[in-house]
Amino acid sequence: MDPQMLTRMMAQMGITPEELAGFMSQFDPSATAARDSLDDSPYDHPPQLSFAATPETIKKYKAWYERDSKKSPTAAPTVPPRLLVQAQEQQREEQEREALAAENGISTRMTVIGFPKHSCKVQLGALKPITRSTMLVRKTHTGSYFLCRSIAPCTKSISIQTIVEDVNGAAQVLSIYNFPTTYEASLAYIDFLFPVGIAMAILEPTFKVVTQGGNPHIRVDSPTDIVFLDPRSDVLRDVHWKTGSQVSRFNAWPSDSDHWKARGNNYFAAGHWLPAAFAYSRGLQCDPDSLALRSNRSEAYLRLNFYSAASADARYVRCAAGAELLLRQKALFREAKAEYGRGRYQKAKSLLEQLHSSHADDSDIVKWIARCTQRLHESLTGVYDWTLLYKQSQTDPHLDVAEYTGPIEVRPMSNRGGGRGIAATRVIDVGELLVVAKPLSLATDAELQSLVLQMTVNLLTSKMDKRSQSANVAYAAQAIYGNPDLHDHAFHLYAGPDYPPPPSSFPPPPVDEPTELDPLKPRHRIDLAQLESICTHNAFGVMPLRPEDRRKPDDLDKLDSSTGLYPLPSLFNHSCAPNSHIVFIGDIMMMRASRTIHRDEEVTSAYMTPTTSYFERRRTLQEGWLMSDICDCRQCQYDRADGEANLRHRGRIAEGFSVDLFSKPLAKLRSLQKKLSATYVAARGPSHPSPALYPLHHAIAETLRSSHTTAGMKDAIKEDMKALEYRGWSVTDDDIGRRSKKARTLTRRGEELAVDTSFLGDPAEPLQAIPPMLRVAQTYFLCDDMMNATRWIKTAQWVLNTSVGGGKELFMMIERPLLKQFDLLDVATRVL
Ligand SMILES: C[S@@+](CC[C@H](N)C(=O)[O-])C[C@H]1O[C@@H](n2cnc3c(N)ncnc32)[C@H](O)[C@@H]1O
Repeated sequence: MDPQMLTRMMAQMGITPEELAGFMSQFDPSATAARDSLDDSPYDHPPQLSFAATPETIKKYKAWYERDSKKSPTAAPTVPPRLLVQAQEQQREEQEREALAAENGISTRMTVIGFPKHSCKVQLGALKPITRSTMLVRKTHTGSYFLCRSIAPCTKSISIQTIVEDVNGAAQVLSIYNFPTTYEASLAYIDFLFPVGIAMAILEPTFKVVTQGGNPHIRVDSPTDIVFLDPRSDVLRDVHWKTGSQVSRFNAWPSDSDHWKARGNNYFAAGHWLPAAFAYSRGLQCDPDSLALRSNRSEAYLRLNFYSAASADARYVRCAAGAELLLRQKALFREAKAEYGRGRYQKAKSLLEQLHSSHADDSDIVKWIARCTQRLHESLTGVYDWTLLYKQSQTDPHLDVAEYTGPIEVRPMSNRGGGRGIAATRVIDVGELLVVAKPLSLATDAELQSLVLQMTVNLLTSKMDKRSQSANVAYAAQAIYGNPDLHDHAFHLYAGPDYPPPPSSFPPPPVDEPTELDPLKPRHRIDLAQLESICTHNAFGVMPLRPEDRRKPDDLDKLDSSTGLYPLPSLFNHSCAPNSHIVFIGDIMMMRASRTIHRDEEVTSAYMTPTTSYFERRRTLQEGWLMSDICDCRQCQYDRADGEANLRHRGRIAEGFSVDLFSKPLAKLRSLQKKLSATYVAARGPSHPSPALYPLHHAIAETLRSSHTTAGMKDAIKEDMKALEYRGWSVTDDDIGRRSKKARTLTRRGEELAVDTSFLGDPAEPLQAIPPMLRVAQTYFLCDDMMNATRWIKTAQWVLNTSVGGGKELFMMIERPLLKQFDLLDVATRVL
């Protein structure tokens, strides 16, 4: 641009000659070179959000990071503060307008995770101050903290963005990621936490080039890397801000605790729990002995599920000398609830009993005691009311249960990445409960904004993460932030090959004492890069039990799903022929044995649908989880024994028929079936299924059934049974003509069922067998064979009961739509 014109423009914008000189200095050749080196960008605008374009987009981002990592740190061009502030204010206004018109459109976001990022491991006191002029872009300034205060309102995309100035008045964009409670927060809410004028120390800041191009940012990934400074704090004592002691539009910080208490109470009343905790903490900076502030903060923490922090505050008040009786009792109740939230039901119960002794008529306390008793019973016995929990999960997925660990333990396993696995401590029966686990963090799609389309490039897996996967990292950071005693439950999980191996034992020793939290200066550290890697290697796609859903396992690959971190279940290693399976009810994960497991045998789980082809499984495992060459499970060994040529041929045939299988004539189906069978060379029994054959036999059965003749129906039944056998079930029914070879099996109640009940045929997804089993029942029913129809209904119910529990009631609830569709509702009600 013509410098004279620039001068005129700047004058119109009220930019001083000094600022202008600073700005113009960037146009000398060396500064231009620096800017050029910052302007490279892989970013498409609008962001490229189609899954089809994913590999291309990921390649671009990877290449950009690679290029950028080879460049040297460089000085950042200075930009006049007013320019940055104006641009920020403009963006803020735009975002406010967009928020008002949100219903008109879907907003898109793009972010990247899995690149190296730094989180500070020491406290503020161990660091030296640094200013912007001495910071370099592409550098993490270890040993230093950046003292700054915000001079503009925040904007929000995936991160919170604001403009800060340092003590010399140099302005800078600051991006804050993963700050608790802000993932989906409104701008007005974020203003409560980061008001204009707030002073902060950013610990060991990283000055980063941004993928979108433009001005570099100081990027904060870990919420524990921000210390919020009180104007009277020691750090600010000798600091003279060049632009004056106050930022304009900034209300002075009052120094009386009553003001902060009232402000905290206002936030609390509006449901803004973290701003309330911030306000109470500011009040505590004015009056560290205030029990009322601590008591209120404890309640705010309870609402945030910051149980450790809530318990520490409540206990402080309960034990404080001179605390009034009423306040002590309030604190006792809060401490009990917080201990309940921490899963320490015995401690919670004894605190509640203390309270009960002076409040015998308080029904609320009695209810809480009963809840503790129930949780203790669950954790000791593994007995749960699954039907009730299922019903509750239909309205609120967050279920109130205790965790349970069955006859298993974590043991060192040197042949597994991470060096550990799960082993049986005794013989375990099919269907026995192994684990009931609650999530440390869970991001459900239903709770995320529906009008945001977000894609996250995960450089660890070279895949796009779903929105719930990226939200789950932020939620895990939030859970650990508010519950420092959960830190090791997450950080002792396997973090991938770039991190030191985790400890050989799990879970970490329990932390009995709760940890106090000052949200203005948290003392514990959260390493965000490691947490991202931990979530990448351990988080589960969560698909709660629902009648429609469980028949669509592919839904997990779509955007609309949930992601959670479940610590103990993360210790199970993968097998494509696992001996356990997972079922989610609401946010609860249960794992049960899919067959008899011997003492000391490894207990495995399938990380993905094992019925997919060998190559598909191998690709998924290598990209996403195992990151090793091959899976050593039996299913893969059998597949490999068939030979590469057969596997490829099988894949081609299966690909060809996946689309319109049901419209093919019978002769074509039979010929396909012959060709496909020929690709299975290695001898396979029921425990080594040939899943590719399942859909073919199923299609043949449907075609035969459509003849509506008795002979056709009978043949259809045989094909259905073969289909089930190819999925891994051992059918003991007469009609498959093998009765003599197989012993009929009886349930514990002495009922004769149609499959071998010593194992679940689909070991990873046993419930997938229920629709074909009920289809067989329906066909028998249509042939007036009530005895066999009944046997197959009972078999389907046995599958659900063994895989999930809940008996007849849960079966009737879950299977009602299907039973109705097959006209079996009355029969099932009668015979079960
Ligand atoms: C969720 S963790 C499982 C627990 C892990 N072994 C540990 O010590 O914490 C997943 C990682 O375990 C390893 N793993 C899981 N199944 C495996 C298998 N079948 N063979 C080898 N490594 C496996 C892989 O390194 C994988 O990334």
